[in-house]
Amino acid sequence: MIPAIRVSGLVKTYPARPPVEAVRGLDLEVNVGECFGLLGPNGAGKTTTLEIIEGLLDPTAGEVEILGLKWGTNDTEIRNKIGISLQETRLSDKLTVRETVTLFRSFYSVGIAPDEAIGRVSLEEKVNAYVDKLSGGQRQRLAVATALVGDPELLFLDEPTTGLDPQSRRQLWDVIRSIKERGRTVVITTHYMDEAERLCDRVAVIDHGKVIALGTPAELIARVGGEHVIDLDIDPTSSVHPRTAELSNLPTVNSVREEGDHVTITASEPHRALPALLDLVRTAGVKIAGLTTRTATLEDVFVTLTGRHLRDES
Ligand SMILES: Nc1ncnc2c1ncn2[C@@H]1O[C@H](COP(=O)(O)OP(=O)(O)OP(=O)(O)O)[C@@H](O)[C@H]1O
Repeated sequence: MIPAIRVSGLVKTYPARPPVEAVRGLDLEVNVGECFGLLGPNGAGKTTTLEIIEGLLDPTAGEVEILGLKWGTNDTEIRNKIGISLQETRLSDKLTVRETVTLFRSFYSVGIAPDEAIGRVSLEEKVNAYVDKLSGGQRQRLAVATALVGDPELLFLDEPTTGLDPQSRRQLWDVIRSIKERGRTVVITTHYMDEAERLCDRVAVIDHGKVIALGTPAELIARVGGEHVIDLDIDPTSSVHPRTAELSNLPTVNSVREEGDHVTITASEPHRALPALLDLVRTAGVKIAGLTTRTATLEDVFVTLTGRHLRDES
């Protein structure tokens, strides 16, 4: 079966002084019908990669195939098969919701009725509202409707929920799930890990213009050692800190990471690791301010792989 997207050896260097190597040899394959997430911190190269795949930007080097087609050879065919919702899709404040979607419908030779696209993002009540009267979440759903109206086989959503309140985010997740249920392929960029875990069948973690991990969220979490995390907060007044080597030797512990007074421990069997940890802390006389356990997340995957947090704004 032809993949929805095949990217190989992708490189993008922006001319600047010094030149910016935004994408440095990126390989990727997205299957038809999956929701695929591109994850990474700010500046990792997600938008650049997406814009090259979407045909909005030329690569410096590398190959891109969309549903077996190539930019430069099959442009019209590709455009009729894809829908794009940019990071900040600019919509005219002077148009209503229906007028906006009708305008976008005119760009495609095939597609669905504007009101149907509006219904799919649950904006029926706002069909006659002007764009400048919509909330942030409603605007984002309208942006998705403009991408859906061409009935795309492949939908690109660049950070669709950034800046939205939790309720608007959940509404958009429902929209994305319903698109996937129709058998369409969705590619989404996000730096919200919970979003990727809930929505995506597979994710590629991107850092410094390269894929550093690829798989289902569960596979990636399992790969970095254990599905459980113990967060240990040491009281700042404690004169004793537990030694990393001792923590690493506790039963079923896979990794230990210290950041000041905070220690993050991954363990495959917390019911065995925890009693031993508490014994160690008591014997050593370490004062603790907090101890919690949780399931590992994609954020932990990123931190383990890079030593940095995804939401660092640097
Ligand atoms: N037109 C441009 N000229 C020069 N450098 C650019 C240009 N566009 C992006 N960059 C740089 O390329 C790198 C990758 O940017 P890109 O927008 O692809 O990252 P991103 O992962 O999408 O980040 P974000 O999550 O902040 O959108 C960054 O260092 C950015 O500053």
